[in-house]
Amino acid sequence: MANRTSDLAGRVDPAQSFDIEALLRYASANVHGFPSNISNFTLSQFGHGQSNPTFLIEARSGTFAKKYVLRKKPHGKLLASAHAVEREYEVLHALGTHTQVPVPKVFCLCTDSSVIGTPFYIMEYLEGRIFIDPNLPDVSPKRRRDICRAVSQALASIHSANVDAIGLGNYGKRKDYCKRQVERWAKQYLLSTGEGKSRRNPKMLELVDWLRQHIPLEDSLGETAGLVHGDFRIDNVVFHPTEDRVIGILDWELSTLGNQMSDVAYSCLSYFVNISLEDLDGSDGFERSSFPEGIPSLPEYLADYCSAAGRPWPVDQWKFYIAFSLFRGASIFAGIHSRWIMGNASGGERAQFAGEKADSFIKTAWLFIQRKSVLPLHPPSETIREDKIGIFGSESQIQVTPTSGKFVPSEKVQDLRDKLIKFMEDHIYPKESDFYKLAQSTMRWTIHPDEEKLKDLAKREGLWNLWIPFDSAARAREVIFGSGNDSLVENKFNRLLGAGLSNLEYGYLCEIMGRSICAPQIFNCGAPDTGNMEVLLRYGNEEQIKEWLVPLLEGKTRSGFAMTEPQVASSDATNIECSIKRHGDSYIINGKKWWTSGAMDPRCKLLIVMGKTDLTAPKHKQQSMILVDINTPGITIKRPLTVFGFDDAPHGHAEIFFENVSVPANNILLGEGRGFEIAQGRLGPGRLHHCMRLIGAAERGMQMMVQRALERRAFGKLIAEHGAFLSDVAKCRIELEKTRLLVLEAADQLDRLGNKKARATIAMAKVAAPNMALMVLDTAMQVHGAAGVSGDTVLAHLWATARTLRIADGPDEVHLGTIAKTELRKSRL
Ligand SMILES: Cc1cc2nc3c(=O)[nH]c(=O)nc-3n(C[C@H](O)[C@H](O)[C@H](O)COP(=O)(O)OP(=O)(O)OC[C@H]3O[C@@H](n4cnc5c(N)ncnc54)[C@H](O)[C@@H]3O)c2cc1C
Repeated sequence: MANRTSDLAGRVDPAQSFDIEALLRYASANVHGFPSNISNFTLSQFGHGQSNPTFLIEARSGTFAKKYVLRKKPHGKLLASAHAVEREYEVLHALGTHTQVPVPKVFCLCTDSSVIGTPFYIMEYLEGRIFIDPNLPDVSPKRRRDICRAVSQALASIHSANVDAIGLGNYGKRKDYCKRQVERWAKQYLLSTGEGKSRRNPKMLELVDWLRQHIPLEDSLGETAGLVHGDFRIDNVVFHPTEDRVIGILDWELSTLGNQMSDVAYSCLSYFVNISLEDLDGSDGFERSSFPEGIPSLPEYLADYCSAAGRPWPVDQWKFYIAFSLFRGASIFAGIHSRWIMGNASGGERAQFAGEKADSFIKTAWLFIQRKSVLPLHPPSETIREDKIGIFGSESQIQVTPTSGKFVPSEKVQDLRDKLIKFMEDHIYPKESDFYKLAQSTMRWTIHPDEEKLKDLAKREGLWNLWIPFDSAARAREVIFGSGNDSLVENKFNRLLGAGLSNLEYGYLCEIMGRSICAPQIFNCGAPDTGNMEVLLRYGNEEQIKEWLVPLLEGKTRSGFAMTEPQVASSDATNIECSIKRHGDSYIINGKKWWTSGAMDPRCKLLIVMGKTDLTAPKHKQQSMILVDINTPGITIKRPLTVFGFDDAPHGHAEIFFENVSVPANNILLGEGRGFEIAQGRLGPGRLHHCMRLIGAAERGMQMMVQRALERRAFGKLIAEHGAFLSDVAKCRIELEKTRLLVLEAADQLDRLGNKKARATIAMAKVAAPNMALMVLDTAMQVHGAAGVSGDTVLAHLWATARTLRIADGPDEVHLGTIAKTELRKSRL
């Protein structure tokens, strides 16, 4: 069973305590968003394997609480090169800013020892799981496989970092790393052993000679050089609380530039020896043959790493690297033993066995060296792995190379999905409470400055306008550049047209955005803008595209869709009364609309208004759509409406009156009487986007409910141990997976068959998704108790939004009618 990161923190060692007031002053001034007016503060210390003391900080201000991690040098006299927290900060900052390597975000570095006695830095607290035992007891075989693969991929991600591009080019010497390390640890061994210290083992000295003679050429050439973690093992990796993917790699104290194969071999040591002090068993130089089911064999683990890192199979040099890792381990253990003999060991009473441990490492190294063959000549062939079958289950399952299959995302989509997940974790979730606070304040109808910054960042990361289907993009391109035009403008426009995805492909990404209320607009993928942009992409003429669509694509303006009217049942759009009358070169609009989402947003510029142009035309030809500048005289925003008390500021849902609003005649879309036709085109993809986001909202609910159940106790046991919870969570998962399948199926049909033929399946998804999300979010709220219905978690807001979607974009009953009609039509054929 994994340890939760919070369970690893306990009482502060009095020898490592420091001035908390000074820390709070420093953090308030230097950590953006650090709670002010702290009402409650707790400090605990992580106990697991920390040579640099590491603390969990919890600061509460009213109901607003934040957690951070502080890591500092130990007190006392230190070796100049040891405990370099400054270097840890440097590497974490570079990786967190410029790469996808999962690391905690760092907030500040303090090199001034007068603040709390030693230099320190503050970083993000990662709520997650740490597996201390590499055998992964109490984990299912399937998940063991996923977890080990995630570990090998995390290591590969470190090794893929381009150190020159991210400012770490001078972080260490690249060449002769192993050569220098052999000398360093040999010297260390001599210093730690001998009279009055740990017993000196002559076999170790022979091992040093052997290593000196077998250093691979690639070490001196720097061919395998790059960023080295230095202590990469499973217990320095934080996993997501419920999903088997890595969210953070910790303990960078020994990181440097050098030969990365040393990291790889070190991460494989648990195949040969037990690296903890508890177990003294040596090995016969062969990797263990009996693994718990699901743990990959060493060649499988290594093959996963090589494939993820793009490395050749290291069959020729493997003997050296494993022997070297065992040698380094032996020298470290001899040092621990020697310090124990001299009375200043850090490993407690267990340190008395460290000398024997060192000897067992030396023995294993020699037995390994004497083996004829240490690796198969080629990596094990790619077996069909059960986790390659699809999108379902843990995130890590879909990080592998996709094979064929209807719902297996392509590599391109998978890359975007990974990027998106990281963006959400780094930038969206941490900002949610700030956005929420502003939306509750008297400044609620203004935009948080960070929203625009995040939009710029999303653009730079290629996570912009991903919703645009490639066929709509092609149509807009054709309208503007069909006759050949300025290529500079064309390039600029092309960059705004998304990533060329299908609706199905977007489904895998939109789901991720749906996990947070505030995420979609950061990626310019929020409703109603996507539906309105889709209208302009598909039906706009050249002038309309240039004037209205381009600023929307750029994210400079926002828009509203004004169809629903208070006085008529608007689920039946033929009831709509708003009049749009031609008057010379203009149209004059009169009517009342409500629930125009987005119209309260200060950036809202465009309204697409649906009304009637000809009351004498056939029932479905009376309606038209027209583009209206929201600042046109005669438009009055009456009030923002609320959904269960949420006004969804700053975007809002407005009631709007139109009184003799005069609009240029060429603002009409597609022509008079074409409103229904456009509505069909608009609502298909837009409806599905809602469904995709609801899958994400439900996933967030699942994740939160499980997390809560695993940390809260009632009647003597964790909520997760109560049978009622187990049954509820399982039922939620079943509903969620069923619905996801349906939504993806609908998106696939939309791509292959078009809007009309996919209509019934889209209707099914539109009924299923909100109802499923409501069930899951309701269960999540129940598990959270009173907190679940409060504003302290996102659950209530997600639930309220999901509830509106049983009505908005067509009530359930209307969609059920569509499905039923299709069924009946089939049987009549
Ligand atoms: C949060 C939110 C955002 C919205 N955003 C927008 C927006 O941006 N632009 C916009 O124009 N509108 C928007 N709407 C309005 C929404 O689209 C309408 O509310 C919806 O179409 C239903 O219309 P209505 O409210 O007039 O309900 P009515 O048409 O009066 O229907 C009421 C109820 O009658 C029943 N009913 C209706 N038809 C049938 C049937 N065929 N069979 C059986 N029972 C039936 C259903 O139970 C239905 O819920 C939004 C609504 C909400 C809540």
